[in-house]
Amino acid sequence: MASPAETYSTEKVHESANFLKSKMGSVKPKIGVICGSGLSGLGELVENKIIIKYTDIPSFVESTVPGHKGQMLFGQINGKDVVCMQGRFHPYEGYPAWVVGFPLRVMKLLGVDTVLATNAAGGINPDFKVGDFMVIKDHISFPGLSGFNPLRGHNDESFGPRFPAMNDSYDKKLRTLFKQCASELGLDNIMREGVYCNVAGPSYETIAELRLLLKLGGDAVGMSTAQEVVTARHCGLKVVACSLITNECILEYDSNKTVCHEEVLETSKQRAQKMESLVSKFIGKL
Ligand SMILES: O=P(O)(O)O[C@@H]1C[C@H](O)[C@@H](CO)O1
Ligand SMILES: Nc1nc2[nH]cnc2c(=O)[nH]1
Repeated sequence: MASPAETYSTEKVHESANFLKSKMGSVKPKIGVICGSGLSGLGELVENKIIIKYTDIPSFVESTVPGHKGQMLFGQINGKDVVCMQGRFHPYEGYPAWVVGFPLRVMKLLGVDTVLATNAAGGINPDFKVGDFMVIKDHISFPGLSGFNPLRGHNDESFGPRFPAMNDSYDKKLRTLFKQCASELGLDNIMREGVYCNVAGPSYETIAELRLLLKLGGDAVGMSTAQEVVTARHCGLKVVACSLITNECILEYDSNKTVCHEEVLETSKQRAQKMESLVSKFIGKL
């Protein structure tokens, strides 16, 4: 098993990238895909797959969450060379923020210029329904605001500046293209756009916390993506991200409903095919 490096080092990110370059054959990925909880099926879209387990990649850590396979795929989706992370790292697994963002720098070194991140999220916006897709317009990262930022510590200038802007994190043209693809597939009725609240997890939210997120302008809540996006934007990657609303957030004290990871995985399973069609169409148009 690869063990997490103590601190970020430029040598380690180059070592990981060089290892992957030696394995990826003639694939020249410009597109990186990250599969969210229960969305590993997106990896099934990859043709002529080369599969590399995270545990075999230098400086990569283990993916410990059910629904995250823990392997990197190289191949083609809809005719385009891609690298696909079948599973991601989350801060609640005990990993420092820079470890969570590390694969994005590796992708940059592999030649990726656009990242498509997916995730499973709870719907805070009362108009959202379980099974909706939400293209992410912006995020509020509570871990990031409180110091758990993947760029904390030594700044590696070879990737980006000390103080990168984040106001344009979720690329407007790519969001438009993503929504257009959804329209072409007849998915307008389930396609939303909104603000993703990133929390640390692993416990789900209390009612008071969810009411706070709603007041702050959040539409969905989850435990990932923001650290990846900040790392990606720092090194100049374009980002598009989509949440699958896997569960309703409980905002009322008299509700007898609750949330669990099994429900999250079940909704992902039910929507997998639609998400796969959408991702495939979108990648074909990049
Ligand atoms: O990796 P994502 O953000 O898709 O996974 C979400 C957040 C937690 O890991 C898990 C909670 O059910 O699903
Ligand atoms: N924090 C959080 N993460 C999720 N991932 C999927 N659903 C949820 C949720 O309701 N809350």
